[in-house]
Parts: sequence; structure tokens; C-alpha cells
Amino acid sequence: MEARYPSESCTTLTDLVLTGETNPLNNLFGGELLARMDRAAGIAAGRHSRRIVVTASVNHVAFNKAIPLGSVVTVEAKVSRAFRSSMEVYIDVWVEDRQSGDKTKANEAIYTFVAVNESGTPVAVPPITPETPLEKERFDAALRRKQLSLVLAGKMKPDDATELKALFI
Ligand SMILES: CC(=O)SCCNC(=O)CCNC(=O)[C@H](O)C(C)(C)COP(=O)(O)OP(=O)(O)OC[C@H]1O[C@@H](n2cnc3c(N)ncnc32)[C@H](O)[C@@H]1OP(=O)(O)O
Repeated sequence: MEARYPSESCTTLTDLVLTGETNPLNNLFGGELLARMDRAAGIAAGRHSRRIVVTASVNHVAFNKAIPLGSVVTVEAKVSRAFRSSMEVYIDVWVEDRQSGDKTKANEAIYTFVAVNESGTPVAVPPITPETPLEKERFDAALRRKQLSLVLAGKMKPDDATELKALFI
């Protein structure tokens, strides 16, 4: 399969924070943000693989900054690394200042999607070639994150997590 670039999967969703999507402090409800990130990441993984994709894990979510009611929120998702059937998708969340238009990074998350056939069986996806320094940095660290996710899910023995062990040697 021919390699693809992260930019080919880049998916941007921009939307407002409306009443009904906020917590008692009038900030965006965490579950609503997770859902927006899942949608953007699913589209990105689908663009990379051109397959049905399912969310396999949510590996890292940092709610660093509250997002107030009425904010313009942009969720940007890109495949950072493709393995055999799984893809790591990196998501950056930006909040736009309505007067200046300046965007501030509010949150980030890392999801894993798996490409499957009509029966739900995992299928191979194209490899990915990172281009920018940030894409290369995320690509390089993705195997470590995959091993951590598999160990935490009980799907890999800690002894087999070579990339994690290398951090401490
Ligand atoms: C878009 C949506 O929201 S879909 C709804 C929510 N998601 C779902 O319903 C998915 C339900 N889960 C499933 O269907 C299955 O568990 C699957 C397809 C994710 C994985 O199936 P498995 O039988 O575990 O398959 P298998 O062991 O071959 O793993 C497939 C790939 O997923 C990876 N994987 C599985 N679990 C994890 C995990 N927790 N973290 C990271 N990667 C994982 C494996 O490493 C493997 O990757 P690779 O082929 O690139 O090496």
C-alpha cells in the first residue's frame, strides 16, 4: 500500500459552544468535547484508511483550559502514525478570540482507531510518512504510546513493551 501524509487526513471541525453543552460553571461539558474530538478523529482515520473505523482507545486527554459558553471552538485531528490496522490520531483544540481572531490552544487528546471490514475484523491500513518537525515528533513517540495503551488494557505484557523499557535503561 502506498504511504500517505498526515496532511491528507487533516480534519477541522469549527463550532460554537451553545447552552445545553455546558456545565454549571457555563464552560463546555467535558463529554461534549470528547464527542467532538471523537467525530473529528474518526473522520481523520477514515480519510487515511478509506475504511470503516472504530474507536479502540482514548489514550490521553488534557482539559487544560475551560472553554466558556459562546466560544468558537476548533478541533483539528490528524493521523500521527499508522500501524498494521490501528492509527494514532492526535487532536488539538483551539479557542478563537471573537474580536482579534487569535487562536489559543485549549486542549489536546490522542485517540486510537482501528480500520475494520464489514464484519468488524481489523484490516491493514496504508503506512504514513510524517513531513513537518511536529509530525515527525508525534510519529516517533507513537509506538511508545501504543505500547503503554496496550499494557494498560491488559493486551500486552509489560516485559514485551520494549519502547517503554528503553525509557528507563
Ligand atoms: C467511531 C466509534 O465511536 S466506534 C464505537 C466505539 N468503538 C467500538 O465499538 C470498538 C469496539 N472494539 C472492537 O471492535 C475491537 O476491540 C477492535 C476492532 C478495536 C480491536 O479488535 P481486536 O480483536 O482487539 O483486534 P486486534 O487484537 O487484532 O487489534 C487490532 C489493532 O488494534 C490495536 N489495539 C487494540 N486495542 C488497543 C488499545 N487499547 N490501545 C491501542 N491499540 C489497540 C492492536 O494493537 C492492533 O493494532 P495493529 O493491527 O495496528 O498492530
